[in-house]
Amino acid sequence: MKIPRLTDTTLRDGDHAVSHSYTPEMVRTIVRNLDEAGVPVIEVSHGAGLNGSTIQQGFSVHSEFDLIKVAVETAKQAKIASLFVPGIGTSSELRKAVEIGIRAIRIAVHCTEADVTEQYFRLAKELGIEAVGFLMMSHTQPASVLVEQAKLMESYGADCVYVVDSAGALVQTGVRERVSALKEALSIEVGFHAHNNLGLAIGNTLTALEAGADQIDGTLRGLGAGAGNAPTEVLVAVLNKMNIDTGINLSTLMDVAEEVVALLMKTPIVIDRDNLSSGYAGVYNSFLLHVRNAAEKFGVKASEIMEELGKRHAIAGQEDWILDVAVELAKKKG
Ligand SMILES: CC[C@H](O)CC(=O)C(=O)O
Ligand SMILES: [Mn+2]
Repeated sequence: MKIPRLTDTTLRDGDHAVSHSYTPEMVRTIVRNLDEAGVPVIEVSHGAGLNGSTIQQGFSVHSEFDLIKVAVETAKQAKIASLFVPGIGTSSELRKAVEIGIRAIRIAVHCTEADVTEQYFRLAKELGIEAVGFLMMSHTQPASVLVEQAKLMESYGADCVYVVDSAGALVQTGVRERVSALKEALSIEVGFHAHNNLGLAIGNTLTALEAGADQIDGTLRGLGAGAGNAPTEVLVAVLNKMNIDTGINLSTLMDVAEEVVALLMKTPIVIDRDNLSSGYAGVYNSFLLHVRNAAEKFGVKASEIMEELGKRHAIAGQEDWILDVAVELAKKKG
């Protein structure tokens, strides 16, 4: 197995889990530790990517550009990256983030919508930064569709394309099929981003590596949307046990996970009924908070809303369906 490149996204995917409340001080501490530990890439932005601070996605307490600036100033070796979702972010935020000093952008779209990414890959390349494609909700499409979409991204200039298990819905066979198909079809790198709804974030990441993945993601303590991500410190510990030397200092990671990130969590990230039903139904993880609010408001179970959203194949951007479903379920109950 090759040595993968690890991107820590505590300060991006984890942003969903702290209700977008990161402060410059928290960013400084987390980046300093990740950087000292030797993590090569650190992603920083609103959980929904650049310009995600909106009524629909949730307002950030601090400007993400201020947070990115702190990250860039703090990191000595790590590359600072941001996430970009076309339609939420625009070229002007991408340009601004590059001016501040990000050196990689991860361009995320629903896994059948790669054609909307062309102008952003081209812009990233024109601005001289690394550009990574993120095929979100990859469990919803077979490997053949993901290959077509990934090839489009490759043709636009992507340096890597990720299979993104946004709902934590994939089991190991699904990961293997998708990652190996992309590896076979592309000349660029392939990545895998896990969520833990079925308890498989670490296992699926290892399967992705066996299938040839070049890049993987983690978050400290698994802090991320829904049931969270593969915990960075656990990933490094497991890779060490497998004699895959990432060169990352485990002890520093364990300390920052325990002494800093664990304290930011309002409640520990666990696979509870809501998270499990979200993964089981294949519902996008960042729906969780909205689903819980709607469940409380209309007196129905969050897991029932998840089940119905899964049946309707809801994807990111269709958050308004949550209320419709909650109202319908409440009416049925009488
Ligand atoms: C809105 C972007 C999204 O949270 C990206 C991601 O991490 C995922 O789909 O899992
Ligand atoms: Mn994610």
